[in-house]
Amino acid sequence: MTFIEKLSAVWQSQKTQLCIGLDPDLAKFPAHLQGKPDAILTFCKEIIDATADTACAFKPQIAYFAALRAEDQLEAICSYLRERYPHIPIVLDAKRGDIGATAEQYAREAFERYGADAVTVNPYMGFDSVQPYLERPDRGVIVLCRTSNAGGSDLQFLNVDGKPLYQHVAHLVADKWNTNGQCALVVGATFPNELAQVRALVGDMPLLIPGIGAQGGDIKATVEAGRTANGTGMMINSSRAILYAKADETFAQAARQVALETRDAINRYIV
Ligand SMILES: O=C(O)c1cc(=O)[nH]c(=O)n1[C@@H]1O[C@H](COP(=O)(O)O)[C@@H](O)[C@H]1O
Repeated sequence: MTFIEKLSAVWQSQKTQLCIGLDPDLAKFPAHLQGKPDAILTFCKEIIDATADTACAFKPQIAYFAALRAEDQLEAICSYLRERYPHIPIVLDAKRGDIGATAEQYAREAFERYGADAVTVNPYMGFDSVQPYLERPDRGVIVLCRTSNAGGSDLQFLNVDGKPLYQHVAHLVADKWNTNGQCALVVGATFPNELAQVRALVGDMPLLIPGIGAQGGDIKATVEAGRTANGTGMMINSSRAILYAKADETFAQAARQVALETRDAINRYIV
């Protein structure tokens, strides 16, 4: 099954377009996990088990693991997801971008070492920097388009030939890079107007939409702008608001509660 097939299947079977971000921050862990050698693995497994039926994807952010020399725990988490929840795609959030030869190594890291179904990539270096990921047609390539942060406007809003740069990225990916039908775009929930513009430009292409929860994006505005005609097309990501809903032994149940509420809030605006 390709990434896109897997995503479409889980949208239908679980009736959810919530993507749960795995951004493990030891400083926010409950006291009983502090100082434990495999704290990140234990924390993420409990979150996954508590929320899997609410998620259309899990998105581990690689920096949170690499900064703590915890790549082995990220590998174990990806293996756990593949074994226990093979119907839920793993999106490795790495935002890679480099010359082709180096990108090939990053592609191997994402798809072979971690076994991710999809990876986030930066389009700034152009086609040959993304080609190694595109050469695996069963895997998803999720390209940054209009990011959720304020500083994204510095470049993404630049007017180029009469339209903002992020719209050129949307066109480029939809019309040129997506020959295998494996691409998706990142558009922040914090920019619903731009989200609607991108949706209008790319048809039914899936969109990874971070920025609800801790970054304050509005769920109603996000869903109304981001959904496709058949009411799907979105992986709406929340990380911190779910992971750190509570910092005691009940953290996983608290995460489940927020995940359920977020999934239901998204579904409320799907028509
Ligand atoms: O590619 C991403 O996932 C991403 C793109 C973007 O424009 N903004 C953004 O916040 N992200 C990621 O989405 C997650 C958002 O986390 P929360 O703000 O805690 O929900 C983080 O892992 C970010 O690295």
